[in-house]
Amino acid sequence: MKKRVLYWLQNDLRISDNVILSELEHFNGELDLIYVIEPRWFKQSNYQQRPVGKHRYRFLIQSLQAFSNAVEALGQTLHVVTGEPEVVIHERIKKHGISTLVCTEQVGYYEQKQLKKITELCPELDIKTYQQDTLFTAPDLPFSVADLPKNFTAFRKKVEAEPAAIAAPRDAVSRLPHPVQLCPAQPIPDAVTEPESVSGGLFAAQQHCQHYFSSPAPACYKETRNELDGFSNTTKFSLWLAGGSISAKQVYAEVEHYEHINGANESTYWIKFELLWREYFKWHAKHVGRQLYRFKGQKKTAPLTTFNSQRFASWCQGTTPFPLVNAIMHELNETGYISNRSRQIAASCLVNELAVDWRFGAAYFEQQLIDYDVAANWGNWQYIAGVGVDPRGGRHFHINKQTALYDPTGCYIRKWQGDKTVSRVVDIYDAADWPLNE
Ligand SMILES: Cc1cc2nc3c(=O)[nH]c(=O)nc-3n(C[C@H](O)[C@H](O)[C@H](O)COP(=O)(O)OP(=O)(O)OC[C@H]3O[C@@H](n4cnc5c(N)ncnc54)[C@H](O)[C@@H]3O)c2cc1C
Repeated sequence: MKKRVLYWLQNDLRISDNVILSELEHFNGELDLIYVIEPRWFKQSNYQQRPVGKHRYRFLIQSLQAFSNAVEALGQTLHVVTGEPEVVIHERIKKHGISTLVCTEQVGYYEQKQLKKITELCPELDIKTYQQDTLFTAPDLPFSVADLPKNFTAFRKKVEAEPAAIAAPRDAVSRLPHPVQLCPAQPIPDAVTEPESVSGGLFAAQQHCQHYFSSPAPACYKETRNELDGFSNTTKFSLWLAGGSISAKQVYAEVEHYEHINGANESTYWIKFELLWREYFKWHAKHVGRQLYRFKGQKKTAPLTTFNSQRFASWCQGTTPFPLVNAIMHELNETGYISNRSRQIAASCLVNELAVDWRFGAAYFEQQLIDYDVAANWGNWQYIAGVGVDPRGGRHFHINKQTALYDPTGCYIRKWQGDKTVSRVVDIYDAADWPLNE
């Protein structure tokens, strides 16, 4: 029997710059490509939310369909199966004599735990993981992950001072090994299409990339990046980076290509700067493990916030006393995307004005965001809540000031009807119920 390899796809749904597919391109055995949809994604978590909401699910299904079409053209089949990954993979391995499992290395604590369980269940299995969701691999970094700098600026300065070459993105694979002839692929569920929304998948990602870098937008990114609204004010790559329809290395290389053709400026540098933020949060998540979800994060004391169902519900629904925050939450609920500035304002409001435990906000973003990324989401929430990697110990975005700066004419608030749902009451000073430790 030919050697059989199972590739467990996760946030790497692309055929170009996919190190695993490139390594398998000339493999002489058989290949089983699987993606696992987990039932727990649609059940309530500890924070009253579902890990995957409707916007991300739509985008994911589109990404799976696009990947499936791409590999089908190379004679392969993507199997999308439902279940607990460790159970599904264990069964498949046993039943079909698979000797090797390959997957992209995950930085999240619980995602790593799933792989550990597979290792325990299948001691004979050869497991290979690849770091391909980051710009660098661990050996490229000028320090060990255990010695990761404590804040972003120190990290950036170190990687910029001793620049490790970012590996050039790999070309799209042009062939793949034969599929393991196990069973026909289950059809991928249909995606609910929404007329005005962006589409998921590797083709849409490539199209967006071509469109963005053939426009003048990258040359003025730094001036526009803090706007609340407007598609080309920021790159929007997070939408496709999260599921891996495009890689960070590909985006980085596109910025450098743009600089080569059009000249570099502060704005083009700033896109790379933001990609370094993403990078930092990835390594940070790997470094801190479970602490990424801890109420007090990396700090010794817990914040003076708690859970209050009424305040939390008003934040989620966009019925707080703050029109700007309401508008932001309406946009999030309707589209699955809000700008970085909007995320900062909404997160700061939950923590500082409404005094609610930041983890409930992080879980709500996890459910609602199309571009949810474990490292960026929980890392940024900890940062704002003052329990993460912010050297200043938390951020308070004053809502009136933010409104005056970013929505001086009230256009954004009107567009998302933030002024129509204002509640007059917020009982923030209920000292009896705080603080609550972990
Ligand atoms: C509370 C909060 C939660 C967040 N949750 C997520 C999340 O779940 N997933 C996610 O990808 N980003 C998250 N971010 C970071 C940031 O808001 C988004 O990456 C950005 O808004 C995506 O839009 P863009 O691609 O147009 O970004 P651009 O401004 O065009 O930036 C380019 C790329 O740089 C990276 N980037 C930019 N800012 C950050 C940042 N602060 N942290 C990490 N990476 C960054 C992203 O990959 C982004 O695609 C969060 C920020 C906050 C404050």
